[in-house]
Amino acid sequence: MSRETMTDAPADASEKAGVATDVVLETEGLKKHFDQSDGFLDRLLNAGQSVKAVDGVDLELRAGETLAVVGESGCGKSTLGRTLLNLHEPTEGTVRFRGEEIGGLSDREMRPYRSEIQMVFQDPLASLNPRQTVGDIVTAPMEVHGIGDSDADRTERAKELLERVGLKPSYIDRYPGQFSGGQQQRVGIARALAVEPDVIVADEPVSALDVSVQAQILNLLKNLQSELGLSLVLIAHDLSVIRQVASRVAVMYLGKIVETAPVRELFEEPKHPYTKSLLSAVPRIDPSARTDRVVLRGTVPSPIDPPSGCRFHTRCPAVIPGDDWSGSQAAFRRAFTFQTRVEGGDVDVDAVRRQMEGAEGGSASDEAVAERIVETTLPGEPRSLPDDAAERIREAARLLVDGDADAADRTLGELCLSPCADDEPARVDTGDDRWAACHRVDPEHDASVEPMEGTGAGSSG
Ligand SMILES: Nc1ncnc2c1ncn2[C@@H]1O[C@H](COP(=O)(O)OP(=O)(O)OP(=O)(O)O)[C@@H](O)[C@H]1O
Repeated sequence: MSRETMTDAPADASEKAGVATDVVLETEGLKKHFDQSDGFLDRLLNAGQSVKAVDGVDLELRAGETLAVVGESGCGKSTLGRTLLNLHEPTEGTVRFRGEEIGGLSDREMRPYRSEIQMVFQDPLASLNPRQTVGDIVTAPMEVHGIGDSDADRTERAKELLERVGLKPSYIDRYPGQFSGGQQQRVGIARALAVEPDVIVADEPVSALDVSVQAQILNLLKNLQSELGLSLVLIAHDLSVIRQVASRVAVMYLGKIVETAPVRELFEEPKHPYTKSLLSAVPRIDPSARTDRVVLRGTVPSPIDPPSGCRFHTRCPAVIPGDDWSGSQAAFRRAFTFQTRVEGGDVDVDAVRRQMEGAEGGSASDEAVAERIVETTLPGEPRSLPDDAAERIREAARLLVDGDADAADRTLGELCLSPCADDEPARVDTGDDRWAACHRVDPEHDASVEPMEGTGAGSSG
C-alpha cells in the first residue's frame, strides 16, 4: 500500500479492488503442530504426541475483504493467525502472499513481507512497550522498514496515523499506561498501519475491551479497511463481533475449517451444525426469531488426540445414527455421548458417589450410584432409548461401579456406530461461494438421514 493510497483512498475498498477476487494471502494444507516433548527421552516416550493446533487449513484472503475466522477458545484460531504471518513456522503445507511462499522463511527473508502483513493483538497493553512513548512505538517500525525521510517526517506521519485511528496528535508523547484499553488498541492499530501494510491479521482485537468500546474499535477497523483498501483477517470467538464487519466467515473447529460463507448467508442460513450451535448463542434483537436454539455441550476435545472422522461428532447435536440404530436421532446422540465418555474414561464413579453421599447423607448403594451415573451421563431430557441400548448402558454403568472400565467399554461395544465417527467429511458446495464439511450436507448421506428433533439441524445441516 503506498502512502498515496492512504490519503487518497477510495470510499469503498471494493472500488479499489474491483470485484474482490484477487487472492492476497492463501494457505494450502496448512498444519501447525506443537511438539509436546522437551528432550530426547520425552520425544521417545511421547512419540507422535503433538498438539495439532492447525491441522490442514485451506484458506484464501481476497483483496479488500474482511475474512473473519471464528470458533471456540482452543480451536486454533490464534495459531492460524500467527502461522499466516510466519510467526510460527508451519509444520506442513504452504502460506503464500501474493503467490509467493512465505511459510518457513527466515527472519531476514521475511523482512520485506513484514511491512505487507501486520498483526493487531488481543491485549493491547501487553503488546505495547510501556517504556516507549506512543511516538516511538509508531515510528519504530517505520525506521526498520525505511519509511520516511527523517525523524521529523516519521513523527509527522505518526501524528497523522494517530488522527486516523481517532487519537489526538498531541498524544504522541504519552505512554501506553496513560490510555484506556480502547485507546491502547487504537495505538496498536496505528503501529500496525505505520508500515503501510496490505494485510492486517487482527487476533481478537476487541475481546479484552469493555463492550461499550468494542463497537468503536470494530467500526474503526471497518472504516480503515474500506478507506485504505486493506485486506483483513479478523479472528474472533464471539460471532456477534463480526457480523457488521466481516465480508466472509471461516468457521474453525479443532484445527480445521468446517464451513465458509459470505457473512450474511452464514448468519441467515448456517449449514454446519457447529456453525448453528455457535450462532444460537448469539443474542438476537428479536428473541422470537430464535426458533432453533442448539445447546453446545462440553468443551473442545484435546487437539493432541482429536476425534476420528468428523472432529465435531463427539459434540454434534446432528450426529448421524448408524443403520443398526432403531431409536430416534436424539436418543442416539445421548447414548453416543454416554459411550464416548465411557470409552474416554471420563466417568468419575467416586465423584458421583461422594456427591450423592454429601447431598443425601449415609452411604450410597452400588445400584444407586450406577443409576445416578446413567442419569447424569446421559445428557438432556429423559427420552426413551431402544430397550437393548438402555439395558447395555445400565450394565455398563454397573460395571463401572464395580471398577471394571474395560468390561464396561466392551459391553457398549458397537452400540453407537456413526458415519460421522468413521469418515472425514469432504467439502461440499452449499451455495454460491460457500462450502461446508459435514456428512449432513453431503447428498450421499442426506437422503437416508433422519432429521433432528427441534434443533433446525435437519436435512440442511
Ligand atoms: N506454543 C504452544 N505450544 C503448545 N501448544 C500450544 C501453543 N500455542 C497454542 N497451543 C495449543 O493449541 C491449541 C489451539 O490454541 P489457539 O490459541 O490457537 O486457539 P484459539 O482458538 O486461538 O483459542 P484462544 O482464543 O483461547 O486463544 C490449544 O490447545 C492450545 O493449548
